[in-house]
Amino acid sequence: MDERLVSGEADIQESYIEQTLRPQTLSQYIGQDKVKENLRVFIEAAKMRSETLDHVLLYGPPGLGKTTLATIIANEMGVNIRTTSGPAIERPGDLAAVLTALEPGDVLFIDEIHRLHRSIEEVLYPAMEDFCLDIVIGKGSTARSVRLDLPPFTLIGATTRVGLLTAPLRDRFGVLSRLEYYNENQLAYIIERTADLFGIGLEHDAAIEMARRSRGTPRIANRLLKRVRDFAQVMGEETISTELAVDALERLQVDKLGLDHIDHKLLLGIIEKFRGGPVGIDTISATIGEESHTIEDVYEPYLLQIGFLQRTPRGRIVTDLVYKHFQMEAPHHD
Ligand SMILES: Nc1ncnc2c1ncn2[C@@H]1O[C@H](COP(=O)(O)OP(=O)(O)OP(=O)(O)O)[C@@H](O)[C@H]1O
Ligand SMILES: [Mg+2]
Repeated sequence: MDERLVSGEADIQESYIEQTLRPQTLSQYIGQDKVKENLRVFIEAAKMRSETLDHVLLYGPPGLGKTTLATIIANEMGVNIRTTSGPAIERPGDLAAVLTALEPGDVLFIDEIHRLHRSIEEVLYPAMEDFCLDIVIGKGSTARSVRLDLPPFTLIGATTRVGLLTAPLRDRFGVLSRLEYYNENQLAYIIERTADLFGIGLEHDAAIEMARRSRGTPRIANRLLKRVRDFAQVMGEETISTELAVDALERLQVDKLGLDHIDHKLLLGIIEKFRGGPVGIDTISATIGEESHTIEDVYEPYLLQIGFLQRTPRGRIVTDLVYKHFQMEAPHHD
């Protein structure tokens, strides 16, 4: 799954390169207009009152720009950002250490916040609500609770699985922003911007071809550009022409909608073995040899988004669009 070219998730080397590609301000951040407009107002208002920004929860599929947006919010507020993640905080004391090290106004960014342990979450509640920390000193009958004041701060949480957040945690965020998939023009723009940063020429139609195959996801867009650039480099071309891009993308085996062999296996599996469905997720999982939560989290969201799959109470069904895409005849249902 990790080597998958069209996966929204980042690999380790990629995270490093991505730092250099991240836009720094809200106006450089393409798309997500509704989210941006709201944030602009909230940031402006907080600054006018010389207060911290309300806690923000950013959620949506991998690679849509949650981490990027968190950095931008801190930038626009003119404050520092401290970054950690749900899995990195193992004990309540770890979180207490992070919280007490904050400077007034700082942004604390907790990535994968749905993976925070329940006992650690409870430390967050008073911290988010009243900027304080309840710590227990001593043991047994001599134990007593002490309240420690924290500097005012903004918590930004990011998650790909908002449904896994507990209600008390979710309710403590003042701003809940859901990031959406990007459209073709926005992705083409992001690709052109990255090409500029790479110092390589790019025909507009080449950018569009890559954008179409990026599954609505900037991370994939940048990744496709990097791969296509490799082809250009080897061929001694300084500019990526449309022809070169199309040729390279074909060799990379990403089809015109950004679907790869795993998507094909999944969709064709449902068609061939289950006459198009409905079929339960666990059955699909057993048939194609991928774990059901991976199917749900990684493969399926985009297929649902483009209307290739539908979720019904009786399981998944493929739609007529899929038959069309594979140039197959759709069965007649009665
Ligand atoms: N709106 C945008 N404009 C320009 N580039 C973007 C935008 N959103 C994301 N990117 C680029 O896409 C890449 C991935 O973005 P980012 O790491 O913020 O995604 P993420 O949502 O945090 O992903 P994950 O869920 O894996 O943590 C970055 O290199 C970033 O520069
Ligand atoms: Mg991230």
